[in-house]
Amino acid sequence: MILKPPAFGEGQRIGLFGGSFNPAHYGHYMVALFALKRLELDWVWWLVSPQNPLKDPSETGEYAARLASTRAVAKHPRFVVTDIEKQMGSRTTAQTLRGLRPLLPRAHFVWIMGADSFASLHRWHDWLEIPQTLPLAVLARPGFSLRALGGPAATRFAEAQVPTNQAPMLVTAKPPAWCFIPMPLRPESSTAIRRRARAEAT
Ligand SMILES: Nc1ncnc2c1ncn2[C@@H]1O[C@H](COP(=O)(O)OP(=O)(O)OP(=O)(O)O)[C@@H](O)[C@H]1O
Ligand SMILES: O=C(O)c1ccc[n+]([C@@H]2O[C@H](COP(=O)([O-])O)[C@@H](O)[C@H]2O)c1
Repeated sequence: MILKPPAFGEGQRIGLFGGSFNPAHYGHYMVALFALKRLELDWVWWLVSPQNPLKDPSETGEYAARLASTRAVAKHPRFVVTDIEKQMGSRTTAQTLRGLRPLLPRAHFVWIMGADSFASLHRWHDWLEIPQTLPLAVLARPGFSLRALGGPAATRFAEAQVPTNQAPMLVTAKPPAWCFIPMPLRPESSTAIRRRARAEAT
């Protein structure tokens, strides 16, 4: 199978924003926008994940619907929504990054995640491989930022923390490197949206 990644120019600065997006919401939009601005990126690629391996498939929903929801939310000239993980048949982020390895030297990539994701990074498959492969940008999320900053990943990679005021150099930093990016906190959550939808349907 021929992999079709989004088009990009050599040396460009690209944020990879992985998510289940079941559904995508305005919190996701603001995370991507803040990452775009604070990290001085050229593009944010929204990677719609086929299945978060830590989530039950019943929480994940149909892929086509999540892709459509992500496309509806990610409306910005610098955002690209991609099904590249589905094309690769990837089950974990480490596997995705292995699949993207031929692209990595051609541009500057950074992984974008909310503080809740960084707080649980130590539970991801082959998790140590991820910060060793590319820099990580950790965006504030209500209730999770302190936990992320004191969590196992932050502790394991304490020496690799880039100060927030140096965020624009994160994407060209040699991994491991990670940076906490404060932003106006967004209360949206896909779980809450799904719960509301279920309640309204009954
Ligand atoms: N409100 C938010 N503030 C900051 N980061 C967020 C927010 N919502 C989601 N994210 C981040 O966006 C990425 C994709 O998240 P995801 O699609 O799981 O949304 P979610 O709202 O956390 O969904 P769920 O409740 O189903 O877990 C993750 O890195 C997550 O940390
Ligand atoms: O690789 C893993 O083990 C792993 C575990 C949890 C989450 N992830 C990835 O983290 C991103 C956010 O997931 P989610 O479900 O919180 O939106 C998405 O790209 C997932 O594939 C990856």
